[in-house]
Amino acid sequence: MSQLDKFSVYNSWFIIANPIAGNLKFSIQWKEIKQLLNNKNIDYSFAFTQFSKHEIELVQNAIQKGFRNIISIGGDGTLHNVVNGIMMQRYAKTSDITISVIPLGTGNDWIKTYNIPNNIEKAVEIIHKKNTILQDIGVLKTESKTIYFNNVAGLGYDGYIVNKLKTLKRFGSIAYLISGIAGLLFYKKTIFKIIFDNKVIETNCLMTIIGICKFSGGGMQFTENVNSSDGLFDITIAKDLTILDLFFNLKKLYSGKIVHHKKVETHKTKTIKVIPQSSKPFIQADGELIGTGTISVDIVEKAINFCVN
Ligand SMILES: Nc1ncnc2c1ncn2[C@@H]1O[C@H](COP(=O)(O)OP(=O)(O)OP(=O)(O)O)[C@@H](O)[C@H]1O
Repeated sequence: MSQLDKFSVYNSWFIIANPIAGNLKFSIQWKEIKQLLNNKNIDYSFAFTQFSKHEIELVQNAIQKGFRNIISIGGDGTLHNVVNGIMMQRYAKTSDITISVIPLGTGNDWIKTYNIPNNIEKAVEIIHKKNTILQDIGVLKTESKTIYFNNVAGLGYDGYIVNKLKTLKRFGSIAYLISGIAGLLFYKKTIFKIIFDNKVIETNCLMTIIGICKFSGGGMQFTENVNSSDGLFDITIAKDLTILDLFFNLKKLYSGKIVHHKKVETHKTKTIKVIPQSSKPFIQADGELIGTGTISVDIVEKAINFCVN
C-alpha cells in the first residue's frame, strides 16, 4: 500500500454492518445510509457480517489495513463485538481508534447514555461532526474466557433475561418486557460473595450490575450519576428484592431511582469479583450472554474514542 493510500484509509471510515440486527428492514436502511453518507461526503469502505461474532475478525482486518475510524451498524451486540475486536487486536493503540454507531438494534441501550437518537439521519450527522469521548472499557473474566464490554455487564436476574431473550428477540422491543415478566415468575435468587476495595459482601442477591454507562435491558437504569471515562465502574447490588418489590418499583427501574431502594447498594470501584455460592447464574455483557458462574472484572480507563451527540 502506498503512503497516499495509507493516509486515505487512515482518514476514511470502515463500516461493519450486521444485516440481521433489529427489525429486518436492513436492505432498505442500508440504501438510506449509503445515500446519507454520500450526501455528507463521508468516505467509507464496508463489510457485512456473515455469522455471529464475525465483527471481531472484520474490525481486526480493517485496523491491520490502516483504518482507525469504525462505524458499527447494528445493535448493542454488534457494537460489543466491534469493541472486542478492537481490544483484542495488536496493530494499533485502542485510544487511536474511533467508533461511531448507526443504531439498528432492538434494545440499543449504549446510545441512550449519550442521548444519541435512534435515528439513521441523526447518526450520520454525528459521524460527520466527529465529536468524541474517550470512554472506559470493562474486562470481564469468567472461569473459561476473557471478554470486553462498553456498556453494562451483570450476573443474576439480568443474565437470566438475556438468556430468555435469545428466543424472543424476533418480537422486537416487547421481548424485553416478556423476558422480564418470565424472570419475575421463575428466577431463583442465590447467595453471592462480592469482593471489591477490601470489602466482602455476602448476601442473597437478585443481581449484581457493573456499569460503565447507564442503560441495560431495553432502557432499564440500574446506575445513576455514571461517568463513562472516570476509570471507575458503578456497581449496583440488588440484594433480596422480591417479585413484589420489582413489580411495585417498575417505574423506578426505568428512571434509575431503584438505586435508592433499601435493598439496593451502589458503589464505585475499579475492580470487582463476584462468586455465586450455591448455583451458576447467567452472566451478560452489553446484552450478550457470556456464560455462567464466577466473574472478575477490571477497567481499562479511557480505552476507545466514541462519537457522541
Ligand atoms: N450475519 C449474522 N448472522 C447471525 N448472527 C449475526 C450476524 N451478524 C452479527 N450477528 C450477531 O447478532 C447478534 C445480535 O446483534 P445485535 O445485538 O447488534 O442486534 P439486536 O439483538 O437486534 O440489538 P440489541 O442488542 O440492541 O437489542 C450479535 O451477537 C452478532 O454477533
